[in-house]
Amino acid sequence: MSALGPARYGKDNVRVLKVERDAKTGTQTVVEMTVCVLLEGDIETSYTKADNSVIVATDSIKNTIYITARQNPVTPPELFGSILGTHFVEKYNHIHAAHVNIITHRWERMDVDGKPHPHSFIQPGAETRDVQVDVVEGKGIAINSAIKGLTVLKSTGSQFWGFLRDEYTTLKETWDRILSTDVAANWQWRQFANVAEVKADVGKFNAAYEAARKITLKTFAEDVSASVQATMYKMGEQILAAAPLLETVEYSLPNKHYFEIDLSWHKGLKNTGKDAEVYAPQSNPNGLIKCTVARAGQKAKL
Ligand SMILES: O=c1[nH]c(=O)c2[nH]c(=O)[nH]c2[nH]1
Repeated sequence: MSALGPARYGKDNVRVLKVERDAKTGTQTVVEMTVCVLLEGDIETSYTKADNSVIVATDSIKNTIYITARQNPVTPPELFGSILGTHFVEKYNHIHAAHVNIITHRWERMDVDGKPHPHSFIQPGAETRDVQVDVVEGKGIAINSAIKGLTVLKSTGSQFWGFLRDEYTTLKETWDRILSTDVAANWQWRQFANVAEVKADVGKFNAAYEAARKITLKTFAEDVSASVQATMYKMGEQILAAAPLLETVEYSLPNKHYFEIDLSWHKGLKNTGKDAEVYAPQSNPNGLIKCTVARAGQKAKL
């Protein structure tokens, strides 16, 4: 005998572009998203008894994403995700939770002849702004917001020394190294009761995102880094201080190594230590450093 464990289903990779047109100024704005909606509820019989009557078709879920995007603001994504998730829980009695994931792709306004262009944009890289919104009947709305794929590098201002040395250690201590990472940071909001509560705090989502991005970049650039660990903790502390509604901030940072190349075998060519100019970027393996920063007295769940 077997029994169904946790089960959810829905539509993933729903790609949406919304154009907002300001009739007065003639300026247009675009928002491009990749959306996933997964539903939970009294859907057990669809798995165990081939009972399709409880299934809101994933095709209908896709249609609902388009319609909700047409009828509501899609920014901030935290609000759009709350509206979208709440729709499913309120519309269908047997659906008790909706899990919405939104990846927002960056489109930056193009500058032409030094002026912001009204309707042309550039995609600057792989960086995205992501949200995970979980709407659970009777419990409210849990929101986690994130930056992903923000690739940064500094060519000095990073050290790594004083680490544990034993019979497994070959790494030399360094007081000057290249530091590079793809930033993945996310921050957990305090629980919201409903969409009205999310709306009441609507200005805080973009503000927290801007603050998190700015703090991440400024700290990366300015900190004389003792390690990835020490620098990321400084970032997390500052974000918690800047946004009181956040409970935790989490970072996951690959340490993308750039190795010095000893070229002394070639006519004594100096290319190490103070003389290093040409480095070998490594694709793997890479360090991977993670942490969750919580407010003192509230230890983060791992
Ligand atoms: O910032 C670092 N943290 C580490 O844990 C580590 N380990 C390592 O080999 N290099 C580094 N750098």
